[in-house]
Amino acid sequence: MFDKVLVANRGEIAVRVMAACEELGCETVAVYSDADRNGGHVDYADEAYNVGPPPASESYLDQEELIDVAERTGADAIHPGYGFLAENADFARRVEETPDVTWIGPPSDAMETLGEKTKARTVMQDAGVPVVPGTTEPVDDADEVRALGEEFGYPIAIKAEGGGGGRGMKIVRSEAEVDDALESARREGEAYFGNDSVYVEKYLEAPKHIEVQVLADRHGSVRHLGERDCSLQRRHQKVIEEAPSPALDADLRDEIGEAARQGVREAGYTNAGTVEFLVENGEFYFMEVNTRIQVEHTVSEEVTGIDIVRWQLRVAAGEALSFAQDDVEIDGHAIEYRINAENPAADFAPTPGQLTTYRPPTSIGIRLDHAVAQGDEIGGDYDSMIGKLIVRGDDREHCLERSKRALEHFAVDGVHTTIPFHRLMLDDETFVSGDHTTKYLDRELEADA
Ligand SMILES: Nc1ncc2cc(-c3cccc4ccccc34)c(N3CC[C@@H](N)C3)nc2n1
Ligand SMILES: [Ca+2]
Repeated sequence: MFDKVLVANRGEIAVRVMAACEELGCETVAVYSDADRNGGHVDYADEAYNVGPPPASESYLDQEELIDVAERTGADAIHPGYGFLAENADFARRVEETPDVTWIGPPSDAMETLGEKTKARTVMQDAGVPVVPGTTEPVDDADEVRALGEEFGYPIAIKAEGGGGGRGMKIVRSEAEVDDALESARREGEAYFGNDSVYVEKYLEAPKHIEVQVLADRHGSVRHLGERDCSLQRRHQKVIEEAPSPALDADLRDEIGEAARQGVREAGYTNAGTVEFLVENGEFYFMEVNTRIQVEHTVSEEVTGIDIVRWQLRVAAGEALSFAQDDVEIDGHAIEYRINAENPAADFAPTPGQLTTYRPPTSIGIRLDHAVAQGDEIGGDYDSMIGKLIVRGDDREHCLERSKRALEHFAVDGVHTTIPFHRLMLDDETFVSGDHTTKYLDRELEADA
């Protein structure tokens, strides 16, 4: 096991990773920008180093600086968290090539392959995993896209190759829209990912967004830890995630889990990852792979009892997974509510400010992953996350009931938060029934558009 781990991140995920490190006896090194000098993750670490001014590009994304801090402190591993450099194959490769510093994540070439959406689709198709009908090569021109529109029938989605999270995705409902949509998908792909290649898929109107957590070691063992339902999204921002999904029965759960395992095995993947699917009319289709630990990994931990971040560290240190697939059991229900400094009444616009009151709920069934305290500033330099409220119960109904109590007793003043929105959802019959799809929160948006 590593002696000292550098966590190249901030906020709640930095604390989460350091917690796992401590339990394994590793020392922890935090990095922080000028804006995070008093950040909770700085306090939490055994040692902390300033890596630059507030802009992420000059601090949390400064690869040179991060590797230099690792070498100076004698850290023998780097954990990237999520966001920032977590899915940057170049950084992973640089760490792999740095002597005596281990990358805690998938091999850089597996990240590269699965990060290219069309390559990921090819790998999954070859592994026998159903993929959303579409191309496994980038498309060249509008004529080709129109031919695909005829083949699949409209609507179709034009997606940026390097994309994800809905960025660089254009929905095309008729032949007349193809030219403009192709142009803007290319432009967004270039702007956000420096890659203007795009591909085409049949657009599923109102699917569930189901993702499967996988863990793979370096000795050939691949396990899935069940699924998460991430269908409640607002403009591609996840708001509430839960495990297990109310939309899957036991058979579909096993099928989708085995498909995820098979696809990840074929890709030569190791460490933690998530395989995203779209589910509609009892059919599931591969969409993309996330080669990192995710914000919502918590709900999988709560229903399986498996500490995913701890296994990330142990797998990176060469250990073998100590459990078989049959040992993975889904017990109870867990729901994660993202507590962000945003105003739901202003379309979740970020509202930085000071937490003049911060009194989270407590007691049975409540987990709070955060790095803030009363009086802290929530700045505007990074994401607007205050923390994550994770509630677990014996079943979904119990979980919703307990969530009511938890959210009622979550007092925050000084910034707008998503708490009032979460309270509303607990009285929303579509959400309470579990019938909500990815369209649910955007429906009026489409109507306005
Ligand atoms: N072929 C096809 N059909 C339906 C889709 C539906 C989604 C989707 C998934 C989850 C929430 C959404 C909200 C608005 C619009 C789309 C979604 C989707 N994406 C892509 C990025 C991911 N975060 C969401 N891709 C789709 N692709
Ligand atoms: Ca190395």
